[in-house]
Amino acid sequence: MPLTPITAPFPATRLRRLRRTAALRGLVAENVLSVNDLIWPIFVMEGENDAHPIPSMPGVSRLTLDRAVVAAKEARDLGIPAVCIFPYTQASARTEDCALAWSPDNLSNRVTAAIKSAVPELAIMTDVALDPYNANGHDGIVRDGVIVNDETVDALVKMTLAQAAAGADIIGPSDMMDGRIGAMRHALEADGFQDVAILSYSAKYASAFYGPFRDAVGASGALVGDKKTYQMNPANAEEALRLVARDLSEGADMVMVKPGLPYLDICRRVKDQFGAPTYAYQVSGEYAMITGAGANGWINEEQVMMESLMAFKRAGCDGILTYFAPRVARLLNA
Ligand SMILES: NCc1[nH]cc(CCC(=O)O)c1CC(=O)O
Repeated sequence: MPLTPITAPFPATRLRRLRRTAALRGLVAENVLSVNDLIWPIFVMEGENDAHPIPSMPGVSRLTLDRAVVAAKEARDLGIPAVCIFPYTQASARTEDCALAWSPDNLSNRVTAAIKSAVPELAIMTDVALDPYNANGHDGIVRDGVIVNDETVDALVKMTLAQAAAGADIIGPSDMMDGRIGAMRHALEADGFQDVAILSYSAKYASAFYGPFRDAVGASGALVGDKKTYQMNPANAEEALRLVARDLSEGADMVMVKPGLPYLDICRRVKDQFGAPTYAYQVSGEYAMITGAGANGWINEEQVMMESLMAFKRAGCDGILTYFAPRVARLLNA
């Protein structure tokens, strides 16, 4: 039942009384952002002791395995609970059958294993979708121009098991195929990975806000067409609730809304309706807008960063995937 706030008529009620000082504002703050709320997405690439800055994401670089381990230690030291690994792949590593996706020693799995052994207390999330391995840049297998669902799910299950074997704590299916959560959950149970969690990208929209990410993973040039036959139409909200219900009923432990800030209405409705652990992904385009405007001196970047993350908490999110994670953690710890 919604609360009915009771306020006496002015002047008995002056709502400004509780905004007068920082101490009073702190006392009545309804939400709080903590380092515990952060998942830090990191981009990894082949090589040694190297980092390649991503031009459309100022402050973010692709890291070689050894540098990714250093970043993971940094996350641990800052109190960030989880990192999420995204591999950059060269065109030559991409094929129509996407076989590298479930290779036990592909880059993502090697990085997972290396971080798990160096920083065992850090939670590692991995991405399940075929796009880094697909010659045509799609998240699913393409046959005659169609992204085929069921064959893709079989491939995603193999990918999931390889990631779990490498040491992933949280599997993050970002592919938007139908039936994948149930299939992954079933396979994880059957193979002895009953404690591996699934954070489903349940309500993932076909968004132009992913542009810089596709640069970061080397997919921009590869993608043929768009992802509208599997990612959601930005016009829809009821459908997001059906997707979340479906994924929870198939065994997802946590759910995600993506992108973040333009879809806060979806976050709020998902949290209210289901009460499940709910996450938002503040995606690459959101990051680029804030850092781009900040670099131009058009906004106060740090303040906008903090305000944008608080907005997710206000909308009911339990946590946020954000490229700002280490910066925010440093500020919160200061
Ligand atoms: N499966 C791909 C994937 N996983 C995360 C993102 C986007 C993340 C971001 O923009 O920060 C994407 C891009 C896409 O769907 O094309």
